Amino acid sequence: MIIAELRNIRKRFGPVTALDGFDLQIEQGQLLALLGRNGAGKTTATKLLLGLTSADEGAARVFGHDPRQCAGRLRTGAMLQAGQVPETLRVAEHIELFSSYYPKPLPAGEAIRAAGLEGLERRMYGSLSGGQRQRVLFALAICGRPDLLLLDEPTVGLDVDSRRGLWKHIRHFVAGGGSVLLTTHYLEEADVLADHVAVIDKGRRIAEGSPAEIKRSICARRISCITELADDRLRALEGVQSVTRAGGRVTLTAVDSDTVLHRLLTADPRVREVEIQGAGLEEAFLALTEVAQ
Ligand SMILES: Nc1ncnc2c1ncn2[C@@H]1O[C@H](COP(=O)(O)OP(=O)(O)OP(=O)(O)O)[C@@H](O)[C@H]1O
Repeated sequence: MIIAELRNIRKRFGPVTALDGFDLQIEQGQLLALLGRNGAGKTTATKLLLGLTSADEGAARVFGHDPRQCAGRLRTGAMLQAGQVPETLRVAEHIELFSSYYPKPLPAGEAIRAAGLEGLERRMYGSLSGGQRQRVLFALAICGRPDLLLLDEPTVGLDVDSRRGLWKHIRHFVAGGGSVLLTTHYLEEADVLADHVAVIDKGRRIAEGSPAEIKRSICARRISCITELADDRLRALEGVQSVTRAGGRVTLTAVDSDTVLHRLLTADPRVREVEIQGAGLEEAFLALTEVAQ
């Protein structure tokens, strides 16, 4: 069952088109990762689902309502980038205050456990580490017992341990029946957390599927060689995603490296010192978004 969706959204900020015919559906119980580079349109999509901004064209729905109406918002928790709360309130005080906004909040102790904040209840927010602060913001996002969580790049700036810590709490929320939209520019994060991934670039959805499907579709390989062909000719070979040159060698990335290699040999029979390697996941993701430019 679809609980939240964006349909054919167009959103401009002056000359910038942030979303350009963008579609997204979040199913009940799903952890959907919206993966994209900086400026791709992820935050704008999240804000539309929160009713914080409205579309120029298209429709946003959360639990069947316009997100600007209270009915959908009461069932939605959110963690936005650069989320801030007063530094001089204690962790437990923040949670009690936020809980008081909702009709059926979680007991404070449960919110504290679900965010891994045991032992920090009396600490002032301003004295916490970056990872601990993110866990407080997570507790505030879940304390109203939401059915849907919108997490906008929740682990940016966190070290590996803190990131993994937050992942554990996000997974626990989903295991309890919740749905999550998580925006990220870490392919690894989408891979380990999500059961569905949508890739956004320049306000458009350019790929969608399970993490395995996304990885397969962007599983680019690198062909490195010495060739007399100019970069323009190389770029024009069908299937070539990117061309870089260093130290007299050229490196091409391509999903189907066998076919591209045949085309390269046809275009330049004198090509030398050919090496083919698998590209890393991050590189593959960059290649995918590069191609859409
Ligand atoms: N309030 C605004 N005024 C002007 N331009 C905006 C505004 N909000 C977003 N934009 C522009 O819209 C585009 C999409 O921005 P958005 O914040 O949605 O991207 P993002 O994928 O969340 O990026 P990041 O990963 O950097 O947070 C960007 O070019 C951004 O500069």
